[in-house]
Amino acid sequence: MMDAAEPTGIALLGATGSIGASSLDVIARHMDRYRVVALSAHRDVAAMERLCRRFRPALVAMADPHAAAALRRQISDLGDTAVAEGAAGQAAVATHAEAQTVIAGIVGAAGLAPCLAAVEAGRRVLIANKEALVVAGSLIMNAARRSGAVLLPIDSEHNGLFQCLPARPGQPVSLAGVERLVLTASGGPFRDRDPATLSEVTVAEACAHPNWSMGRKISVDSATMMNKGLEVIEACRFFGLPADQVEVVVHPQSYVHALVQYRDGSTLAQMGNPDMRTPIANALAWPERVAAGVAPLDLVGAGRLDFAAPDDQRFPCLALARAALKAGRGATAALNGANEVAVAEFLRGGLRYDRIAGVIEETLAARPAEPDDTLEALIGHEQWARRQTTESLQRGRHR
Ligand SMILES: NC(=O)C1=CN([C@@H]2O[C@H](COP(=O)(O)OP(=O)(O)OC[C@H]3O[C@@H](n4cnc5c(N)ncnc54)[C@H](OP(=O)(O)O)[C@@H]3O)[C@@H](O)[C@H]2O)C=CC1
Ligand SMILES: CC(=O)[C@@H](O)[C@H](O)COP(=O)(O)O
Ligand SMILES: [Mn+2]
Repeated sequence: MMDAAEPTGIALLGATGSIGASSLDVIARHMDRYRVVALSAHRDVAAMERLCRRFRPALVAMADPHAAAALRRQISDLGDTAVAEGAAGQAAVATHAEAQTVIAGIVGAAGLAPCLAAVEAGRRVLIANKEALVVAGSLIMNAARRSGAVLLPIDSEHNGLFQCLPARPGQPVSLAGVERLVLTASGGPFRDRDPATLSEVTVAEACAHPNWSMGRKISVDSATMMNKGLEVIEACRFFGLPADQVEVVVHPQSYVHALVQYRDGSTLAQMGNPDMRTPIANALAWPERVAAGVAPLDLVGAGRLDFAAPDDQRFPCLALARAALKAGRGATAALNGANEVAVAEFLRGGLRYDRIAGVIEETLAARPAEPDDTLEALIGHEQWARRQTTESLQRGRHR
């Protein structure tokens, strides 16, 4: 039996990324409460070496076996850190015996298997990895019901919703009296850009989010507003509401992250400076509160809060995501696969920014029959979409 005063063991998936850095910043402020026991990444050996030296985890895992071998050499002087590799290594981090809390911070569907492993192992799981919910959200939620895992959203909007909904330890979030969930969208770097120039968008421009500092893939998703499409799906899966009860409103300042509208006319909003340490600290400590290193919102300094309806012409990815949500779970899995491939190709320099939506639409239009609602079938469908999109890009019609 664990001593009540003992720090909570943390396993952090995606430790070398943006969510990883924000999580470790919060954890480092509270080493009396939290202890890093396991970390994972893909192949950034130098970053992982720094984390090993600073946090001395018992286990680290690199998905890439060459990176794992290099890391073993680099930290051979640290006798107390084991290095695992491949998919088994990610699962070992996700289910580490000394970790009561797991942070799912891997980018993309690559994070699904370790996230699900943590849920099946009954851990408290803080989910940033929205793609895992988009591809297999119903299976993750069902697994949590079976294992007793407590799932807490740390995507800022979903954490904002969570904070505006009544929730008590040991009980599911209550949706009693809820009419609508509202997610805010910043509009990204191209909210006001002349549409005629979107064909010239550079990778640097697309990754320069006006309010948030994030990894490259989610930054591009914010620019196309696919991020909000993925988040609508994420909200439906996580909170169990139909699509027509999840709305998006453009709010360029990113001070209001989400709102819950109740039957009695009340609208509750969660606000704060755009800094991921707040939702991470909220979920780490829930139902308590800990300092996150984030200043409270200066309302007078903020001055004004603007809201507008999303522009469907400028942001076709939002409608694509809504259509996929309507079409079924296979369609949302395929949407994710197509988007990951298209965004990677844009980041590689092989696809124009303004062609991303068309590439995804073409893949969705070619989709075979809706798959069964099993993990294998959904992953198979997502992988079909990746192959289909890759082939379509190779045919070169989108250049
Ligand atoms: N950044 C943010 O503020 C927010 C992020 N999110 C979500 O959180 C997730 C992470 O985003 P972000 O931190 O920005 O992304 P980053 O690109 O900054 O970091 C990604 C992390 O995932 C690891 N990774 C990538 N591929 C694999 C793989 N195949 N196996 C194991 N690990 C892998 C990377 O390792 P390596 O460094 O070795 O490549 C890195 O640690 C995404 O799903 C995103 O949508 C949600 C809300 C806000
Ligand atoms: C910080 C976070 O949660 C991101 O998902 C953020 O919402 C991106 O901003 P957009 O509103 O521009 O998508
Ligand atoms: Mn978000």
